[in-house]
Amino acid sequence: MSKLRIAVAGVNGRMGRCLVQAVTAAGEKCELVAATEHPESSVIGADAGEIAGVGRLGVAVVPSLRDAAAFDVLIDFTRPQSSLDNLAECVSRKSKVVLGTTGFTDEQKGQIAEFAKQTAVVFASNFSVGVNLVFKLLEMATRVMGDYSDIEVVEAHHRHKVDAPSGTALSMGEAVARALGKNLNDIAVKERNGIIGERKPGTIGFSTIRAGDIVGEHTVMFADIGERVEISHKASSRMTFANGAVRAAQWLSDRTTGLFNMQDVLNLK
Ligand SMILES: NC(=O)C1=CN([C@@H]2O[C@H](COP(=O)(O)OP(=O)(O)OC[C@H]3O[C@@H](n4cnc5c(N)ncnc54)[C@H](OP(=O)(O)O)[C@@H]3O)[C@@H](O)[C@H]2O)C=CC1
Ligand SMILES: O=C(O)C1=N[C@H](C(=O)O)C[C@H](O)C1
Repeated sequence: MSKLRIAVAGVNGRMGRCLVQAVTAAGEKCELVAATEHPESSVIGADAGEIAGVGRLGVAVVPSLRDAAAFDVLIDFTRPQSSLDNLAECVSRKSKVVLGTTGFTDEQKGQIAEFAKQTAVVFASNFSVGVNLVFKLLEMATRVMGDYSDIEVVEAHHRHKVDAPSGTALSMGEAVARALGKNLNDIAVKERNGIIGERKPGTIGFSTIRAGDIVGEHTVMFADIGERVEISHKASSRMTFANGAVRAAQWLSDRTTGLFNMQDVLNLK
């Protein structure tokens, strides 16, 4: 059987380097055939394997996906505009996409859904197995305690993260809001400062910590008077996201079009 040909965008990023390691570790099933970086990056022309610390792979980093060799699936964990440009290129090449970038606006998410009518896309704010299990646990907790408890989402990430709240925190909020039969945009509280008055019932609060090298931690709290339930996930290595993304790339082999998420890949729906 021929190997799945994978391209990685943003190969010199924190996730980009882990993704090359994960593709290489997938050995017989996958091979890295292309890698991109920001056009002004100092690593353009360098070997993607050497950047990721897995040894020479013979894949030189190119400044645009348009310059990349033929590939079956792009794995993209970069920035919203760069990912949208890459999706357009994948549609024109009939390549599939695993999309892990966060921080998209609602309008940009609509554009991703349009692209997914023309190629198959797995788009997930978090590719770890554990977080996707948490999404299911949140549905149950919301069914039991959602109507009367105060729901708060707390997330912590490293100092370099540029978007807030994290994509995962928002997905957790969406899972809870869906189980409540509500739209997250109508009930989310993302800022609190000064004399803001008592907590409004039925809202979902979001708190953000940015510090040091925290890989990614999320807690959803269901708090009543006298007791509270907290559902937490802590990632201690980015390889958990990278391995999930490579698993998603392989899962896409059976799909031609459509927008999927990691719960589809893990059969958790
Ligand atoms: N879904 C999930 O499971 C996870 C999602 N993420 C998300 O992935 C994204 C990346 O995170 P992280 O790796 O920490 O960030 P980094 O900043 O380390 O990496 C992003 C990389 O993309 C590069 N880049 C930016 N624009 C372009 C472009 N036009 N072409 C090619 N490369 C480009 C950046 O280059 P430069 O620095 O030169 O701009 C950088 O190397 C974030 O949105 C993050 O939230 C992260 C972990 C898990
Ligand atoms: O930027 C990160 O690092 C992460 N981003 C994702 C998010 O925004 O949820 C996933 C993970 O928590 C790490």
